[in-house]
This record gives sequence, structure tokens and C-alpha cells, in this order.
Amino acid sequence: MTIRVGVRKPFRLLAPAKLNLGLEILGKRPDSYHEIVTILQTIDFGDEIVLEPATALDYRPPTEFEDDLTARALRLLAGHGVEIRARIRLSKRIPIAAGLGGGSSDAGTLLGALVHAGLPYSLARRIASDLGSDVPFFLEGGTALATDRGTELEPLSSPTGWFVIVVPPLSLRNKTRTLYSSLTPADYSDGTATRRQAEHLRQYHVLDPHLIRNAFLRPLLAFPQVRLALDDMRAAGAQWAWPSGAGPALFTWSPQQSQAEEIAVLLRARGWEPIVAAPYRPTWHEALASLALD
Ligand SMILES: C[C@](O)(CO)[C@H](O)COP(=O)(O)OP(=O)(O)OC[C@H]1O[C@@H](n2ccc(N)nc2=O)[C@H](O)[C@@H]1O
Ligand SMILES: Nc1ncnc2c1ncn2[C@@H]1O[C@H](COP(=O)(O)OP(=O)(O)OP(=O)(O)O)[C@@H](O)[C@H]1O
Repeated sequence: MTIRVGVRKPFRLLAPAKLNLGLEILGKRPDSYHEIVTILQTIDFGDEIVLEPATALDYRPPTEFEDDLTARALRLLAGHGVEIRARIRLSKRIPIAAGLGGGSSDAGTLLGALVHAGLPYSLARRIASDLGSDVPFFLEGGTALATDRGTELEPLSSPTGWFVIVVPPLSLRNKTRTLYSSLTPADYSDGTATRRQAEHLRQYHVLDPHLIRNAFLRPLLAFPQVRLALDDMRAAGAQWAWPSGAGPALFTWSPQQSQAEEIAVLLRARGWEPIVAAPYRPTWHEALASLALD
């Protein structure tokens, strides 16, 4: 069966970056993945995807990724008989392999958009899990407690406030896989702190920094540039900073934008290029539904 998916008018989407507001690793699974408990949060900083009407699929990856995740998503869709009639353009802003979920967001956000343009949700969900552990979250974004290998999602209330993010340089081949395989049982925990954070968010809609854990902090601290970024964040007034995902991005949080901007100013003076961003929940779903073709 052929499923045709298209758009009537040009449509611009933010493919948001994510932060892990805590990431605990429970242990290794028989399938070579790890069992995790994490809180995923999309932020109002990201890549841009533009969808335009076209008679056939027209997608060109923006840069030279060995295996662009969006191109892979489109190939998997074609393999399932999905005929996309759209011109798709992707502009990258999210730093690559930073722990901010850039590639996952591009593919996941596009799949989420296509659901509102006629793609069956169950198929989008299956393709998303096949593409990567972080991808299913981006079908909807927002705030979610993620378990299993990161693909079981439970929506949460979003926290308020502002994040300041610094990405120290880290050149590591297959960064995520390498860092997962560097973990030892001493890095594992039972997920209680992150589950309590989820409960805290449900009740108070603010983050409790005391409940943030990240199992990758220990291996990341082996890199001097990560230690330097952490020291500079503290010197700039951050009371704490944690990695997002497997890093190397580090983030802190402030209840007020002015305070976050002050930290960013001091970080810029130290030579960093901080990102200041707020929690973000995509709201374009209904607008896109009205532009769907089939
Ligand atoms: C670190 C996080 O970003 C936190 O949200 C994710 O756990 C990683 O998600 P991702 O980048 O989508 O990762 P995937 O593409 O699924 O997996 C890359 C590699 O990371 C390791 N991996 C990933 C997820 C997981 N739960 N356990 C793992 O051990 C596996 O070695 C896998 O081969
Ligand atoms: N569209 C894309 N954007 C960014 N990276 C991509 C894309 N397609 C494929 N990749 C590849 O995916 C890898 C991870 O990139 P990404 O920016 O998604 O990492 P990440 O956020 O660090 O992942 P994680 O969430 O695992 O920490 C990179 O090595 C990159 O070459």
C-alpha cells in the first residue's frame, strides 16, 4: 500500500535541541544497550526544517554527514511505501555530537511533522525507535520521563526558568557508544533520583538541582576541556552544572532570564559561546494538520 504525504503551503519547523535533566544508568542489557532513566527536555534553540509543496521528494542533506539521520528516516519511509511529496530543507545550528540530540531531533521532528501531514503514528514511532534511542522523544518533544533504552516515554510538566549551555570541544569517534562502553558498575544507580525529579516536576513545575545525576560525569571529567568548562561555569556564577546526555555539553539553570544572561556574559568574556534557552514545547502540530494534503 502506498501512503502519500504532502503539504499545501510552506511550513517552517524548529527541530529543537534537548537537554537531559538527569540521566541515570541502571545497567547493561543483553542487547548491548543500557537501561536508563532520564528526563528529556526540548529547548527553544535548534535546527530549522522547512517543508514546501513539491510533486516528489526533494531532500539534500545540509552538510556532509556520513549517514545523515534525516536521509535514513526518509529511506526507511520509502521502504514502507510512504511517498513524500515535499521539498525538505534542513539548516543546522545545534552543535554536532554535543549531547544536545541534534541528529535525533532533525529526524524525530520531521517524522512528527509528517504524522500531522498524514503519516500513521504507529509507523513513525517504529521508524523513530529504529533510528536511535533519542528519536521517539522528538516526535512530540516537550518534557518526558524516558526509560527502557530511552524509548519508553511518559509526558511530564515542563519546568520554568532558563538554561545556560556550554559545549566544550571533544573529539571522540562514536562518542555516545564509546562513553557508554566506558561506564563501570560503579557509575550505575537505580533511577530513584530522576524518578523523584519527575515527581517534583509534576508537583511544582520547577527543577530540583539536588536530584540531578548523570552517569557520564565521571568519564567526561577525564577530559581537561570539560573540567575547564565546568570551572568556568562556576566562576561565572553557576551554582552547579551537569552534562546533557553523554556530553560534552554542560548546562546550568536559573529561574530568571536576566540571571542566565549574566552568567552567559561572563562565560563569553572567558571565550565560550554559551547558549541561553528556555524549555520549549512544540505547538505547530495543529497548524501543520491544517496544511496536510492526504
Ligand atoms: C545519551 C543519550 O543521548 C541520552 O538521552 C541517549 O541514551 C543516546 O541516544 P542516541 O544518541 O539516540 O543513541 P543510539 O543511536 O540509540 O545508540 C548509540 C550507541 O549508544 C549506546 N547506547 C545507547 C542508548 C542506550 N540506552 N544504551 C546504550 O548503550 C549503544 O552502544 C549504541 O550503539
Ligand atoms: N542531521 C544530523 N545532524 C547531526 N548529526 C548527525 C546528523 N545525521 C547524522 N549525524 C551523526 O550523528 C552523530 C551524533 O550527532 P548528534 O548531534 O545527534 O549527537 P548527540 O546529540 O551528541 O547525540 P547524543 O544524544 O547521543 O548525545 C554525529 O556523529 C553525526 O555525524
